[in-house]
Amino acid sequence: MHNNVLILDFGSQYTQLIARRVRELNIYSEIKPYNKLPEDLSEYKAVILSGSPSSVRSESAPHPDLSEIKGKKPLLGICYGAQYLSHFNGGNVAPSATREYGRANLSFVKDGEDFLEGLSEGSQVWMSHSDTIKELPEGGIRLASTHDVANAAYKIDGETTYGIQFHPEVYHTTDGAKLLENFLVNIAGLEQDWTPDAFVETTVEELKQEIGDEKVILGLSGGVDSSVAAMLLHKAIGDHLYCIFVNNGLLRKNEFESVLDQYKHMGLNVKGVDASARFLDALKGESDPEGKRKIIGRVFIEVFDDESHKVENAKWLAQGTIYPDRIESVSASGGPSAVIKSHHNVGGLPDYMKLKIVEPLKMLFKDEVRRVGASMGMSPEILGRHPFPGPGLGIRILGDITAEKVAILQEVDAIFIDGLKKWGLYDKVWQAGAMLLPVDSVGVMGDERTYEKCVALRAVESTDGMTADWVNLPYEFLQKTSNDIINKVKGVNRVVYDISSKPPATIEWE
Ligand SMILES: Nc1ncnc2c1ncn2[C@@H]1O[C@H](COP(=O)(O)OP(=O)(O)OP(=O)(O)O)[C@@H](O)[C@H]1O
Ligand SMILES: O=c1[nH]c(=O)c2[nH+]cn([C@@H]3O[C@H](COP(=O)(O)O)[C@@H](O)[C@H]3O)c2[nH]1
Ligand SMILES: NC(=O)CC[C@H](N)C(=O)O
Ligand SMILES: [Mg+2]
Repeated sequence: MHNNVLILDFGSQYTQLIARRVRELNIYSEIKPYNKLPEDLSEYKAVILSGSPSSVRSESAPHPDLSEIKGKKPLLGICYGAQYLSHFNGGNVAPSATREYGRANLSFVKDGEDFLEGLSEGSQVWMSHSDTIKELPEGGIRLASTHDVANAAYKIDGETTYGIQFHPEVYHTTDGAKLLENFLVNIAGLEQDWTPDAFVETTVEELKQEIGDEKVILGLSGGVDSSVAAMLLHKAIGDHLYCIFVNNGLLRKNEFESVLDQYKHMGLNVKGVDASARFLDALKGESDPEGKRKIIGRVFIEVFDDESHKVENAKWLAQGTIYPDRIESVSASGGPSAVIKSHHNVGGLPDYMKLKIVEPLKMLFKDEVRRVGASMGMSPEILGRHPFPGPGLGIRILGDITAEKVAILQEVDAIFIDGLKKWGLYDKVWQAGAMLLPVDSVGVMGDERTYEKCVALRAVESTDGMTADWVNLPYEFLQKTSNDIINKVKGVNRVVYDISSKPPATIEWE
C-alpha cells in the first residue's frame, strides 16, 4: 500500500487517537515505535511524530535519526514531535514559565497557508506541555500563536515540515481534524480511499496471497471480532477455513449452544469443542488475575493445537485480535507506555506449535471492525453484540474459580442481560456484565439470617474500550434486576452497581 501514513510513537497517551483521527479521514495509517523505524520507508507518503512524556532536553529521551524523513517527506511533529524537530535543527526548547494543560485559543493565524485552511483566530486548541519552543529551527516560519505560546505552529521554509505545540488528535481541539486533513490531503496528497469496502477488498486479496493453498484454524468466540475475521477469511479461502468454537466452561448461560446455532446460518465451517472440564481443572486453586489469564491462554492454545492436528495441511491459526487488545497487553510498541492487562490472545504461540498466526483485524478499533462487518452484510445481531472477554466469566469471578461459582454467575448475568434486552437498553450500552465478588455478607430472608455472596453489575458506554464511563441505568430497571437476582439465584443476597469510569478503573474487575 503506497497510500499510507507512518505515525512514529514517542510514548504519548494520545498516539492511538492520532491513528483513529487519520482513519476517520478515510486514510490508512500505521503506528511504529520510535526505536523501530521501518527500513523501507517507500510505502509511506507522510510521517507524523507523536507527543511524549519525555523532555527533548533529556539524554534518555527518544532521539531517533530522522534524516531519511525530514526534508524528504511531508512531516508533522505534534507537541514533543514539534519540540524535537526544533531542538535538533537549530532551534531552542526550554522549560516554559507557565506549564500549559488544557484549553487555549489561537490568537494569531498566518494568512494564505494551505496547512491552516479553515482555521481562524479564536479557534480552541488543547495543550499538554511543560517545555516550550523558544526559538524556531533553522528556516522556521511562525504559523500560529496562542496568548502564552508564541510558536504554537510553524513550518520549515522549503520543506513540507510542520510542527504544532497543541494536540490536533483530541476532540477538544475544535479544528484538529481539519488541520490533519490539510496536512495529509492538501500537503501530502494522500487519497481518502480507506473505506470499509476498500479494507475488505485489500485484506481479502492479501489473505489469499499469504495463505495460498494452506488451511487455517480460527478461534471463533461468537464475538464481533472473531466473527468478522472469519467472514474475511471465508471470502479469501472458502472451506479451507476451519472455525473452532471452544467451550471453556466460562461462557455465558447457554452461549455454547446458541452461538453454534447462529453460525449454522452463515455458511461457515464451525466445530464446537467442549473443553470446560479441562479449563476448570487447570484453573483449580488459582486466584491471581494475571495467573488465571495465563492459564486460560495456555489451555486455549493446547485445545487449538489438538484440533489443528485433526486437519490435514493446517498451517495457520487465525484470531480476531484487534488493536486495543495489543495496546493494553504489550507496551504500545516497545515504547514507554505501560502494560495494563495481558489479554489472553496476544501472548504468541509456544515453539512446539508449528502454526503461523494470522490476525486480519489487528490494526482496527472495535467500531471500525463493526463497520467492516456491516460492509460485508453481516447481521446486526452479531455486529451489535456486546464485547465479551475471551477468559469470560473467569475474570469476572474474583479469586479462585469453581464450577459452582460459574453456575451462580451465569444465572446472575443472564438475568441482567435479558433484562437489558427486555427494557430496550441493550443497544444503548456498549458492554455489560456481572462480577461475583469474593465477599460474603449478612442478609435476612424469610426471617432467617443469610451469609451469602455479593454480585456487582457493570454497564459502560464507550467507543473503543480504551476509555469508558458507567451508564446511568434507570433506577426502576436496577430495582427490578436486583430483586430478580436475589429472589432467583440461590447463594446471592446482595447486588451493587459499579459507578467507576475507565480510567481510573478498568471495565473488567480483573
Ligand atoms: N471461546 C472461544 N473459542 C475460540 N476462540 C476464542 C474464544 N474466545 C476467544 N477466542 C479467540 O480470542 C480472540 C479474542 O477474544 P475477544 O473476546 O477479544 O474477541 P471476540 O470474542 O472475537 O470479540 P468481542 O470482543 O466482541 O467479544 C477472539 O477473536 C478469538 O479468536
Ligand atoms: O479477549 C479478551 N481477553 C482478555 O484477557 C480481556 N480482558 C479484558 N478484555 C476486554 O477488553 C475491553 C477492555 O477491558 P478492560 O478495561 O478490563 O481492560 C473490555 O471489552 C473487556 O471485556 C479482554 N478481552
Ligand atoms: N504532550 C507532549 O508531547 C509533551 C512534551 C514534553 N514532555 C513537554 O512537557 O513539553
Ligand atoms: Mg469475546
